[in-house]
Parts: sequence; C-alpha cells; structure tokens
Amino acid sequence: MTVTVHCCSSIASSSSSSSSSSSSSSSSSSSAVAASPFSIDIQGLQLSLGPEGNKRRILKSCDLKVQRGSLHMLLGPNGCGKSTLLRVLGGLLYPDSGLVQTDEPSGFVFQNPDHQVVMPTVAADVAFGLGRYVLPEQQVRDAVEVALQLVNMQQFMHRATHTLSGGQRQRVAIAGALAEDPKLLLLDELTTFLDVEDQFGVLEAVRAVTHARRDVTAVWVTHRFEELAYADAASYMEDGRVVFTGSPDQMKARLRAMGANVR
Ligand SMILES: Nc1ncnc2c1ncn2[C@@H]1O[C@H](COP(=O)(O)OP(=O)(O)OP(=O)(O)O)[C@@H](O)[C@H]1O
Repeated sequence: MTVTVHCCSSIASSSSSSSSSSSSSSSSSSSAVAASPFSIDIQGLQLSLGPEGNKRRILKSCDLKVQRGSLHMLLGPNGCGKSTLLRVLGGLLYPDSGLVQTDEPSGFVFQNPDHQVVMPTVAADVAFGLGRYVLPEQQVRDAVEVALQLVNMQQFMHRATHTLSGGQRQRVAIAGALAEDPKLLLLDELTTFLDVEDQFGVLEAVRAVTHARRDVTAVWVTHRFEELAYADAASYMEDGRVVFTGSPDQMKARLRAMGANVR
C-alpha cells in the first residue's frame, strides 16, 4: 500500500490525479512533520497525468526536503514538472505513489494577479478568502491588517485594487493567502509580468514573511536566476525529478557549470 501523508494525517492513495483544493483527510495522526525541521518531505513521488488510457508520467521518483521557515526556490526548464509538484504540495493533485509530508494549510498564489485580485478594494480582496469561515467582523479586520502588514501594504488597505501596480497586486494576492494563516505558501512564477522594481518588492515581501514567521515556508517557482539572491535554498528539477538542492551560491555554481549566464 502506498501511503501519502499531508502534515499530520495520512491518506492511503492508490490512484492518481484528483482536483480537490483541500489537501488532506482525517485519520491516523503522526507528529512526523511537526517534530522535524522540514515543512516538506517528499520521497519517491510518482504522478501521471493525462486522459484515462493515455496518461504520461510527469513526476518520476521525485524527492525534496525543505527547511521550515525558509524561502525555497524551485528552478528548472519548461515542462520539467515544477508547477505539477507545487500542485501536489498544495493537495490539488494526488500522487500515484510515494511519501508526501507537508505542513498545512497551504496557500497558492499564481502568475497572474488579475486572476486572484477580484474585489474592488484591497481590504475586501484580502478578506475575500475568509468569507467561507464564520468569523466575527473584528477578527476578519485584524487578520486583514496583519496580512497587509506582512507584505508591507497596510497603507493601501482602502485603495481601489484597479489602481495598484502589478507588484502591489501580487502583494495583495499574497496577503489574501496569508490572511488564512497558511503554513506553506506556494508561489508560481509571480514575477513573470512584473518590472524589476515590482519583482524585487514582491520577493522582499515574501522573504520578510518567512523571516518574521518562522513557521511559514515559501516555495517559489521561477525562471529568473537573479531571484536566487533572495532564497535561503534552492532546488533544480529536470524531467520530473529534483536533481539538485543546495544553497543559492551552490545553485549558481551549478547553473554556471551548465552554461547559464548567472552572476
Ligand atoms: N493536466 C495535465 N494533463 C497532461 N499533462 C499535463 C497536465 N498538466 C501538466 N502536464 C504536463 O506535465 C509536464 C510538466 O508541466 P508543469 O506545468 O508542471 O511544468 P513546469 O516545469 O511548471 O513548466 P513551465 O516552467 O513551463 O511552467 C508538461 O509536459 C505538461 O504538458
């Protein structure tokens, strides 16, 4: 039997892709993740995707460990499986086999903030996700304020979202995820559409969150090697598996050895 574990609960998993946004079910409790320094521990993860009868193996015996409270970057060529791995980490896809242990809950932020920042004002947008819980108004207000402070956007609380820059919108999207108090922030190519100033503003915000809240881990998918300057550690994926994990300097050395132009 293959056992897939998300945080402290285990799921017996024998088949692949599902698309639930909730990442775990109840059952036997284990403190394996809470007691370990790793917020992510993946071993031998295999996942196939595609139409029934024509599935393709996307993740191939993939291993990954990520230190709790770190900003961990995930790099690799197009199509190597970075986003798919992120979706497994967030419980949006279930592996065919392998062990997946992650802190929970997780919050996603995607490439295009226009798909996530949907409310007319910043405060309403950050509070949006909290709408599915029954919470006192003051608690929602406090959560919104704290989340906006974490990304240094508190002064924009009452601004109309359509007046924000791309980077500011990304930070609002991150605050929206943070308002739900995730332990894992899953960030997929957030800076693709941003100019340099916004790019580094968003990175600063994410790094500040992981440094202020040592129980929050961020996994940041990127193609931009200069962003390694903000990472605590990084992994490189190729063809469905993680082939290297190291410090930002070790990653840069590896990329240079592969012929990449990395300063
Ligand atoms: N639902 C799906 N069905 C079939 N194949 C899929 C599905 N989702 C992703 N794939 C394939 O899985 C492979 C990995 O995709 P993924 O998006 O994870 O790569 P990536 O490393 O994030 O790429 P990029 O850097 O271009 O965003 C690709 O070949 C993609 O076509």
